[in-house]
Amino acid sequence: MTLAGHLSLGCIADDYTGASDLANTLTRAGLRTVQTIGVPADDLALPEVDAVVVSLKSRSIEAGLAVTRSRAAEAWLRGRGAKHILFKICSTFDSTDAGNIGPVMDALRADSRDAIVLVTPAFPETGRTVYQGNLFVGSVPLNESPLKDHPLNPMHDSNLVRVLARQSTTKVGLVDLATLSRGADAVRAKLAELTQGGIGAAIVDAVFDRDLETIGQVALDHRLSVGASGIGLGLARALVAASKAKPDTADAMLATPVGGPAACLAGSCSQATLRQIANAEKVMPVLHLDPERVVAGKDETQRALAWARDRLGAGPILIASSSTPDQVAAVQSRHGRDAAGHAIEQAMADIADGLVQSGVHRLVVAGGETSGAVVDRLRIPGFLVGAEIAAGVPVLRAVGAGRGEMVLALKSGNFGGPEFFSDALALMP
Ligand SMILES: Nc1ncnc2c1ncn2[C@@H]1O[C@H](COP(=O)(O)OP(=O)(O)OP(=O)(O)O)[C@@H](O)[C@H]1O
Ligand SMILES: O=C(O)[C@@H](O)C(=O)CO
Repeated sequence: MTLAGHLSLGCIADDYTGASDLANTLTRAGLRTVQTIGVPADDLALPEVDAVVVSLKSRSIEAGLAVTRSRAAEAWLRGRGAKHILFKICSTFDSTDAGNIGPVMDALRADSRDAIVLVTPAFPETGRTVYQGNLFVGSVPLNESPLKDHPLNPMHDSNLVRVLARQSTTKVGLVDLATLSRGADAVRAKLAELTQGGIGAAIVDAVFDRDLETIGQVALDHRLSVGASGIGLGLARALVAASKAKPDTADAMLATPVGGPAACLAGSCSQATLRQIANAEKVMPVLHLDPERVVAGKDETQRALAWARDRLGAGPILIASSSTPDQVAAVQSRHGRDAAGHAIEQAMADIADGLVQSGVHRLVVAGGETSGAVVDRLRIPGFLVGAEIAAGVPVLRAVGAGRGEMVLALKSGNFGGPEFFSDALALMP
């Protein structure tokens, strides 16, 4: 590993699309950032950077395993001099009462010996705001948003003080917007009051980027924070303002075209992705996998690859497992939620592998778990961050991969505009 200097910021992301979302935010805010897949191997050559985002696939695994993996990432980042660590979670607080936000936060807090942790999933640029501890997705509370139908972690409570308290061993408090609006010292005073009351984690309201800047300043007094890209923005701006990081300079390698066939894979069943797939049908061939056949065996994967190979020479293609909430529920009731999800993710990974063997070096993937399965199968160790396709979604240039030059876009399920797949490919020459 050739990371020179000390890291200004170390990040642990609980999924791969979330990691690239955060890496994008940090890069745009002026931090030289690299995204690694898992804890990097010692011989992985990376450029000199201010921030490393270690991508884990720990959002939906057993909580104990999520804790172990997050602590390994933490140890690696602290070993590289990171004074502050951000545990990057989803801006829609994706989790269940069993975890994994609470258990990982508790373990990292114990390691960091912070009395209290600031927690906010707010990311106003993508419509995620927190008011009185309640998370809004656009104009509706979390529990009325499409997240109520998420295939792995349906969200039924928008009050994050309650949600986090159910997952954590510490008491959870609130720093409200009125306090934030009075500035960093008012937030510090509120945190001191909460700490005296035995509270170890505070959900922090945030509606505008200026709120995140205040949160970023205060968070730097601590060794750990928890949140989505918004708090990343606040931390990055605070670090740049304190001149602990040099402004980013564009990397020529990021702009070099890769060329060759391009493909898109969609495993996300979010409303946003379903609409993006419908729009892609107008401009590229789209194959809808049959989830029942995917769960039954490998034939559906072979069918998809044969279909793709017939078309790749003529332009981009899209292969999707995505279905409506009713159809997802039907498949899950027959096979179980985790078994169905896992089988479909592995099929997507098999298809990605076959596509790359057929010459695809430009790949767009929709869905965090899906992206995790694909990137693992392709054995890509890390990414540099290129152009921004949509809020939270950058073009990624694989580094240290054994398969030659490759560009990818890993899209969080709910992100991107209606023409996302075309928008992405246009920025991935
Ligand atoms: N037709 C389907 N029926 C049941 N499950 C499906 C189907 N298609 C995909 N899945 C599973 O649903 C899950 C979707 O999760 P994924 O993280 O990829 O998307 P997302 O949750 O929308 O994205 P993000 O985590 O970035 O918000 C995966 O486990 C996937 O395998
Ligand atoms: O924060 C978000 O919403 C995304 O980066 C993400 O993690 C979705 O999987």
